Amino acid sequence: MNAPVTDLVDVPGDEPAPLLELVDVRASYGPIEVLHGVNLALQPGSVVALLGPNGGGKTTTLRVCSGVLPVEHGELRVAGRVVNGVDAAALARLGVCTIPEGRGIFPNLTVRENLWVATGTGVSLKDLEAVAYERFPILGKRRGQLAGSMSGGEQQMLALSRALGTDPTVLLLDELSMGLAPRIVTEMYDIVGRLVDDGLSILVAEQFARAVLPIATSAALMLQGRVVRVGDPADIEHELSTSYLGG
Ligand SMILES: Nc1ncnc2c1ncn2[C@@H]1O[C@H](COP(=O)(O)OP(=O)(O)OP(=O)(O)O)[C@@H](O)[C@H]1O
Repeated sequence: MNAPVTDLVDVPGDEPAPLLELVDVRASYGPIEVLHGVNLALQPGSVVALLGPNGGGKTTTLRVCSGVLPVEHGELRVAGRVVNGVDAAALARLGVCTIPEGRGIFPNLTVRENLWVATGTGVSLKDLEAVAYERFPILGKRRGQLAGSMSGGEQQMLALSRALGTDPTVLLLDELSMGLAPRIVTEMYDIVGRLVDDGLSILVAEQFARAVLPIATSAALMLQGRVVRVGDPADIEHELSTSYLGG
């Protein structure tokens, strides 16, 4: 059963709490455990790049953070409160917003209708559209167009707009580069990097480490369901390419 938000537990301590934190988190798909005690923290105003080879558990970690997959052991914390068992919609209301792998947009709905989907979090369509079209004028021009008929970059803009319209404090981003040309990936990460100036903190899972390096504050290397190292993005990328990807 999902825990009501009113039952959340504050974790005592003098230090300011990270905005998002996983403490010794284990999670499974059915009987198979795939996260074996993940520790990770997202500090305010930072961009943490979650790097690692296929199947390491990056997407699963983001799914736990967004409330889609339950924590079986350990703690998921948002701003110092334990949020184990809180569902995805309630986490979104606490400011945790997700753009899943594949962007999560509905290709057979128009741009406007895709934005409408986010009104479930309590924001009006008018406000969602205002924020989206101001940030990405091209979406305003395409408001009546089916999302599936837009370019990959435009679809990613739509996914970002839908997430940002709810005024999140934490953005979870999975494989932004998927299906995009390298130039568009650079442009999109440029946009994402600037979101930190708007007060967002970002956890981004990315297989193409090089794409996210320029905007990352720190990087976490994930292997076989564990975060095995956290540090400077360039160091982690170097370790990843020499030790795990064979050069
Ligand atoms: N829906 C699922 N059901 C069962 N096992 C799954 C499911 N999704 C992922 N897994 C398994 O969980 C492990 C971690 O996968 P995950 O997708 O989190 O890794 P990843 O680091 O994001 O990799 P990729 O970059 O390939 O998406 C893998 O062994 C994968 O096979």
